[in-house]
Amino acid sequence: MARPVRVVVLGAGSWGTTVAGLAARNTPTLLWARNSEAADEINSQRTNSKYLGERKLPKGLKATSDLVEAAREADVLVCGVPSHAVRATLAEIANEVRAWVPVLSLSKGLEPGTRQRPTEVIAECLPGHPVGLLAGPNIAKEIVDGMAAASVVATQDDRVAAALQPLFASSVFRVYRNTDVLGCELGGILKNIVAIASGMADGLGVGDNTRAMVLARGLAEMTRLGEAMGANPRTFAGLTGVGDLIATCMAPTSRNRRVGEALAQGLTVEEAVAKLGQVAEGVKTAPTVMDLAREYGVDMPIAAEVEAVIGGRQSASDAYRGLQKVAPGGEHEVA
Ligand SMILES: NC(=O)C1=CN([C@@H]2O[C@H](COP(=O)(O)OP(=O)(O)OC[C@H]3O[C@@H](n4cnc5c(N)ncnc54)[C@H](O)[C@@H]3O)[C@@H](O)[C@H]2O)C=CC1
Ligand SMILES: O=C(CO)COP(=O)(O)O
Repeated sequence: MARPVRVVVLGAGSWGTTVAGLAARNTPTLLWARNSEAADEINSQRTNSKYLGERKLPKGLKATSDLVEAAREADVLVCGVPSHAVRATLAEIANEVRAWVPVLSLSKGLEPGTRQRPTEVIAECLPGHPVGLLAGPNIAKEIVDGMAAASVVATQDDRVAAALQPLFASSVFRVYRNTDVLGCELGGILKNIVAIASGMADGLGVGDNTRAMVLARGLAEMTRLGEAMGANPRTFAGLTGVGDLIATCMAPTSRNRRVGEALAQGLTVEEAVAKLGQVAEGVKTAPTVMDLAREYGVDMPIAAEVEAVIGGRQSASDAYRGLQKVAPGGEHEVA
């Protein structure tokens, strides 16, 4: 009998731990935590209290703080560290991962400096490996609590996604497939910036109509940039686009949304991030997205206002006044 596929997840934050828990219900799974106390707690208590409180993780899930051991175990490697840490983490194990092991990214940010998406960074660090991502409207704590959700495995070769699908799926976690890696990845990255705008709006006490305007126009600018970069615009109407946008903009627990609320309350970005104590990818990614918008000649007024607030050049209420000044054009054309 063939031995089961071993999944290794790098990064024991809220999402890496959650995805490792999903896989552990289907197949042997090892989670790498950079902190040995976190690995010990997962092995002995079946909890990761820093990120997931007292929620119990599946019995089969094992953790280690030995990155090389983890890499050597992998039949499938899942990279769940924040986007700024992907390259440094993979550089340590570039010669340890067996050839052809597929690598899935969970990260929803662009690498500062290179402006690369996490799958591009992975492809550089681990050349020759099939690379894809798992993304969708997936607030970690809800999924650990067993609430129904859906996600997408995106790989260029649909056969790779089809092989990976069942490793993460359950009766309450539906895993779809998509071959538009660029569109799926950009959806998860760009929605974080709109979620900061949505949090700022809530912090300023706006109405439901305003919130809907931010979401709809935010989606329009996500789609515009995606299409200009070569993604399929239809992807943005799916789980990794509008789906993840709605979840992140509405969820009180979304870290990007909470940063936006804190900015509207007058905190600086440094104070807002420190108060959060977890990663909010939209903060570092907003300036990079604005670089891309300029390079591709795409109008992104919401992202521009968010980036100016993050850069300390204006307040959240200035940002909303700024958006009111943008002349509305044809709905499918411009800002
Ligand atoms: N939490 C969620 O609901 C979801 C998060 N994501 C994405 O998953 C990625 C990871 O996010 P979370 O697990 O939520 O973050 P988190 O803030 O909960 O945890 C981050 C993890 O990365 C580790 N880490 C931080 N800096 C590191 C470094 N320099 N080198 C190695 N490890 C480092 C931390 O020790 C921690 O284990 C992000 O890109 C996020 O956008 C995607 C979907 C859902
Ligand atoms: O990407 C997410 C949900 O799909 C999580 O969003 P936050 O990082 O804002 O919590």
